[in-house]
Amino acid sequence: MAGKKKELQLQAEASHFHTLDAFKGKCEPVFLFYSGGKAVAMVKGVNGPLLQKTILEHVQEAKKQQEMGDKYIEAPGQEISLLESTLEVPPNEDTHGQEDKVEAEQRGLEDKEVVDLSDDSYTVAIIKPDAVSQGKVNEIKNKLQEAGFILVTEEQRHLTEEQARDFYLDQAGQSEFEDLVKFISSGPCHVLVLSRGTEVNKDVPAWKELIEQSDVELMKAPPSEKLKYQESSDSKELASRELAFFFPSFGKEQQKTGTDEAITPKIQNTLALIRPDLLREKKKEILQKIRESGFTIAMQKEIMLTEEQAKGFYREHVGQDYFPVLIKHMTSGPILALALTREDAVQHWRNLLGPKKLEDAKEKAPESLHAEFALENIPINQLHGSSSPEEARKDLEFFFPVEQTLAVIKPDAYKEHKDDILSYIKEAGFSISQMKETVLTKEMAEGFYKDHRGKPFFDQLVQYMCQGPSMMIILSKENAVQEWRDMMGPTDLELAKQSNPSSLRAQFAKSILENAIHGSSNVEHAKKNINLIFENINLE
Ligand SMILES: Nc1ncnc2c1ncn2[C@@H]1O[C@H](COP(=O)(O)OP(=O)(O)OP(=O)(O)O)[C@@H](O)[C@H]1O
Repeated sequence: MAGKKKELQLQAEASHFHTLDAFKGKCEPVFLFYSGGKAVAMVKGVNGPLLQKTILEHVQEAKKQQEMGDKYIEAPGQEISLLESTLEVPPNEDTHGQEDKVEAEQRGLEDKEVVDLSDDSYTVAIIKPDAVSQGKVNEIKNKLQEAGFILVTEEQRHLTEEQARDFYLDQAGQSEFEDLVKFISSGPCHVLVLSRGTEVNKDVPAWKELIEQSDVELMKAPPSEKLKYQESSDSKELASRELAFFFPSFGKEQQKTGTDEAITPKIQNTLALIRPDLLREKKKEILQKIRESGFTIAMQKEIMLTEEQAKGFYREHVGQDYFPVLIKHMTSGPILALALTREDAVQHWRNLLGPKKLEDAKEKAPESLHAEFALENIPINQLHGSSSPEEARKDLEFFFPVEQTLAVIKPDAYKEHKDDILSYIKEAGFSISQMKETVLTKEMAEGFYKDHRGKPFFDQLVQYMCQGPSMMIILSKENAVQEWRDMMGPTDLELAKQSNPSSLRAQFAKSILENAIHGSSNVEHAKKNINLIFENINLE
């Protein structure tokens, strides 16, 4: 690499790792670029040209700095390394696996997007669930502070199993990996960011050494329980990654408070809307552009807004001369709402859109989406993006409110695959608001499937649903109804196997009739059936 005629070929045999099975069909490779122990760039998806561009940009940047005699040249061990080929499950969850290095002839990158750990100033310590539940957090914090560490920030986090797997993926395959994942996700951890980079603390031993010392007995994990108690980042790369994992906006907070730390890459979500006319004509092209630009589409929903909803969404524009036309266009057909994820998503999406006024977009940014996808005779631009992270949060809440859906693990699947299905549910980030085991009576099953009364399979269906206990579960999440249906896969097992082999039905159904699980088909059905099964429940 780096200007030499050398080709780099990477191959990640992800299908050989059983720990990655759960991610099949739901993830894409993510490449993290490190320089001098810092994450400097991220490319999502297998995008050769973008990977090459990213590498070249950083090499050129490094060259420039070297020519300028930049102080970074002297920093030891700085090189551009494509450290991790990463698998990612949106939103904001990534794993890492194969390691490989890309040589770079230049050294010393300045990067404004990461916390600078080059002076070992920060380390991340995790007080694990057993120590937290034994009330040892303060004791451990005191010990650390007595030993000279400065507590920069802290947070209590209860990791899901999936997040724990991501976090410890470099230990995947080791005999204790599954125990570790189970243990770490068994309760809240307490995560600390510690500093030991100042003059005063120069002599404070590194974390590892501190643990070895007998006077911090409390922090010594007994050999038999070595997965327990706390641990910390023991390398710069690890510390940088752990910081980004637990505190994605850490660097920004430091900047706000006036220290001159640089910024951690910040994974954000933003809302993008494709309005009716453009959606009809160019949906495919736009979705392709979005993916090529490094966004992950975390959620999407095609929706027909009522006038009232459109006015509610654009209430800040009431009174503007364009308001009536805007509302007319917004309600003239279905729009596509997308939750887009990547680092600095809000700004990147706005940059991609270009100037709001069509004339400006065409003149000043002809490659912007507003210019490229302008429609003749339509004065309203056809794409929307939130203008700030705060607005993005509100916009996303508007289009993707937290919903409840009813999931049923049908009798045969409940008997044979309950644990597997429940762990898929947890890993997908659903909250389980309620669940109970129920044996449906004939009347209940007939009521549940009353829309199918009269169909040839109706009697068999009722019989199947009454053959033993089912598990009734209320799932909560943004876009829960659609997401759960996507996870279930098509009704017909054969179709499920073909079109979505990692879906639950492809894995656990026996036939089109005995298809393992149910999910509400829309929010109204969800409400009705939840009330039928969980009588008098207050969903608020
Ligand atoms: N052609 C068919 N032959 C046999 N059984 C069927 C057939 N179509 C549907 N079923 C059964 O009836 C249930 C309800 O059918 P529906 O069309 O509502 O599918 P679904 O919404 O995918 O499933 P569910 O309502 O259980 O979530 C299916 O889950 C399946 O058990």
